Amino acid sequence: MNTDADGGWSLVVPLKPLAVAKSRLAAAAGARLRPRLALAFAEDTVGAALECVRVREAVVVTDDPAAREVLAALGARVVPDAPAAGLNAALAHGARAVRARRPHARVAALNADLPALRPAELARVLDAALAFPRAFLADAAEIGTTFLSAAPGVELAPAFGGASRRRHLSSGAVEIRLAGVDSVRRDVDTGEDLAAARELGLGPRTAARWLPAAG
Ligand SMILES: Nc1nc2c(ncn2[C@@H]2O[C@H](COP(=O)(O)OP(=O)(O)OP(=O)(O)O)[C@@H](O)[C@H]2O)c(=O)[nH]1
Ligand SMILES: C=C(OP(=O)(O)O)C(=O)O
Repeated sequence: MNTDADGGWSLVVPLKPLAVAKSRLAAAAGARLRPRLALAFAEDTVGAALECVRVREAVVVTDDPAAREVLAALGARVVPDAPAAGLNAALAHGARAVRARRPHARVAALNADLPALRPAELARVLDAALAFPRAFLADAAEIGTTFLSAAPGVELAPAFGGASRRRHLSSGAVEIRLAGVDSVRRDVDTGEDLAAARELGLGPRTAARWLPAAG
């Protein structure tokens, strides 16, 4: 029996060092708040992911010492960004770290900037992904990607960054088209994105840092 795959999904969550993360938020958040918000986004993303009934583990790939401590306390397994060669290398490294322990795991990459993430919506996306060797979810702007999955025995082959929706489509991954999963698609890069996430309902750590500031 394939117990690795039957036990639920292993998520790989990449996170840049906080001092350089979410640079496009600087205008809206200011220099002091920006790294704190980047961590709050990651905490809310990982916290909601670990509450999702379909998720067995979250492996965070980061070299940030503060994020490592906080996210490990939430229950994530944190591995260093050993390749230090950008987002896709970090994701491939995380997927290898999962399968070194669980060779038949279902693996999915999930961005760390989804502060409105709802566990039940993530469960619907994961259930939809079960039907395909590789599947992905476009971001709210329909240009990028927030989620990419690989079935047991299939390489993740991540191609994130910028206009990654088109890249993931041409790589053969199947696009998941589902209504009512806005929280999984709502990545936050800018102040406008943060306002849109606030409309959906921010997670508790982001709300604690942003709502007082936003009034
Ligand atoms: N481990 C790791 N994570 C990364 C790297 N580059 C981006 N990420 C993460 O990948 C996800 C998507 O990246 P972006 O939305 O571009 O986030 P960002 O790079 O912090 O934002 P900008 O500085 O505004 O480009 C976020 O969770 C980032 O923290 C990297 O080189 N290593
Ligand atoms: C990482 C991505 O995009 P962005 O840098 O725009 O968040 C992506 O959508 O693949």
